[in-house]
Amino acid sequence: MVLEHIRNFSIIAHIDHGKSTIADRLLEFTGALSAREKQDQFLDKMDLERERGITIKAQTVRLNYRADDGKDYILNLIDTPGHVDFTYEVSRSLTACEGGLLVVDASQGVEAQTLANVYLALDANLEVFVVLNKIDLPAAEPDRVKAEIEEIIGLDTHDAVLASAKEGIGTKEILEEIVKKIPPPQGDPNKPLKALLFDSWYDQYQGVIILVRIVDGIVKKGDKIQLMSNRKSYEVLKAGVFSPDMREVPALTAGEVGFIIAGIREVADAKVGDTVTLLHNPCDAALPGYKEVKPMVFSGLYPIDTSQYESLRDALAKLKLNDSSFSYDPETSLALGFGFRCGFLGLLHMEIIQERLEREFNLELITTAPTVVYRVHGTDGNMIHIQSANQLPQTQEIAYVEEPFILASIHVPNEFVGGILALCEEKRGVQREIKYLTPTRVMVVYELPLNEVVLDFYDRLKSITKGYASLDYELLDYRQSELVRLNIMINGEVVDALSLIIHKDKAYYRGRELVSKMKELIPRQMFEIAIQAAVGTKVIARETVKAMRKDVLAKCYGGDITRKRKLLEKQKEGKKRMKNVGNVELPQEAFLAILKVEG
Ligand SMILES: Nc1nc2c(ncn2[C@@H]2O[C@H](COP(=O)(O)OP(=O)(O)OP(=O)(O)O)[C@@H](O)[C@H]2O)c(=O)[nH]1
Repeated sequence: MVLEHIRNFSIIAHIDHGKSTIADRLLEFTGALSAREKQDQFLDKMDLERERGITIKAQTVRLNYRADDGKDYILNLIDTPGHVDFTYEVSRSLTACEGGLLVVDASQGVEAQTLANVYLALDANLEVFVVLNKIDLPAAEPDRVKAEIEEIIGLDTHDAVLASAKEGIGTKEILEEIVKKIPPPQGDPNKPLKALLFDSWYDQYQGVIILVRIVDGIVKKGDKIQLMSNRKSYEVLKAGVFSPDMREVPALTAGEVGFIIAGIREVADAKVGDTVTLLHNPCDAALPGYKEVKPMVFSGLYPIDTSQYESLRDALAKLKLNDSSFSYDPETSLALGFGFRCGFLGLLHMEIIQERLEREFNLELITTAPTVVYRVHGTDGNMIHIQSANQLPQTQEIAYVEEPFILASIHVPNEFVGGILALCEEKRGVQREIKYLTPTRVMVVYELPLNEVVLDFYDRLKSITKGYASLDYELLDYRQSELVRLNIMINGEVVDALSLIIHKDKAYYRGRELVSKMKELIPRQMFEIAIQAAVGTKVIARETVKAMRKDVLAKCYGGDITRKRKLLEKQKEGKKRMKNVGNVELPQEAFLAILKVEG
């Protein structure tokens, strides 16, 4: 296929603006998906994704389209993940394209992520054109949203496509625009192979599958390829395209997009952003922009039932196979026993992994409060990274501690600005900018410590703005802060899994809130329970749970054994999410209480 007839493009959209539905329509229209095969939202493969309506794993598909000019085109749709945690993956997928469709919900307008992603696309020199989706909705205001896009992003919208993916309106117009507006790829098939690896995943039957955009050269079955970041080499077993099912092709040539299977064992070896070349005829330099993504948010995962430890380890290993940005290391807690300290790209990533462990692997877990990575500078001049309060050295050994800051852009309707400012100030934010994008929509930009954001920022943001806020963030830098370790003690014993690293000014307030919350959550037991919060050795708050004799069988008069058994069963159920700390039983909610306390 001559390059003139290839188009590589992505769909850029804010969550829920209709990216997957539009992709489905394009597949359907071009016959890649027959009506019988049609399954809603083909591109969102995993069940969990479908249920939550978000795209996690990038997926790409080749469409054949005969345009109005009578020529046949190959359109490669490169799907990008849609969430704030996966920005790097989005940026790599975008560099595999020459153009993008900016899909904006005509009833909603521009959101934080629309902006973030469109800037990524413009940075990657993509040709971007606008599609206004959901014009079937009575609340759709295409003219207002067009004006908004022109004003905020500066994109020309006079010939924006008006579409309703739901009703199949505008699909052909979108395909024509792709052909007309997006330039064909460039590249030299005669040069040594240079390909961008923009996605990889583990397939149970075929091993690691990588998606590549061939920049120069050709790759085919039998070739010896090399990954330039780690110098590992492999033989190509299959090269092909998704149309939408996997189909082998004789070769992938400069300008094309497709998959390679080459006996790569772990996704950790096939990192997004890497350059693929030929072992014996390598290209002169790797493609720019490769970076290692590192987990930013950490949390401890412990099986409630200690006999599930091995199963948890196996499950984590399985998930890791498919997710090189996720990490786990064994960890022991005095309170919770054996578990793992897991690292995630962000909060959503964390939620997804936890949910999959519980749902797909039937594990019952206790999750500790998420933390970030701190830099601790010792009095001896050394610096260490820590991800949990328990790794914090003794106070006298610490010179100072630094914490990560993010730059957060929040888009809200103007009536919520006051609430957002109060929230950001409370979270130790530093205001950068408040900008009226339109008379009713405002962009609030704050520098915020990530440790405040991982606690309950999203929930608070949502409740303050009734769900109308959108958030995007990037890591800014590390800053010195007055951070202390806040301990919770139950009957004098420190519950290590509940320790927090927190700003000095907040320790007192949070300590008090925590113990009173925990008092509500810890059921009365046979003896008195003291709950204390302490900074170092100094106790700053205390509550007591009074003793109670709890005898479930007391309710049974007579000797009805089945009734008795039922009650005992019920009590066992109730114990499910309990963990013993010393001789005190703590419910899972007590561990989560840390997340729920405001301030
Ligand atoms: N009324 C109406 N609803 C639509 C239209 N297009 C999509 N939707 C609905 O909007 C919701 C979100 O659509 P998706 O296609 O899943 O959105 P998305 O942008 O892919 O979402 P992510 O995968 O989270 O990025 C779904 O409930 C769709 O059915 C449309 O043209 N009109």
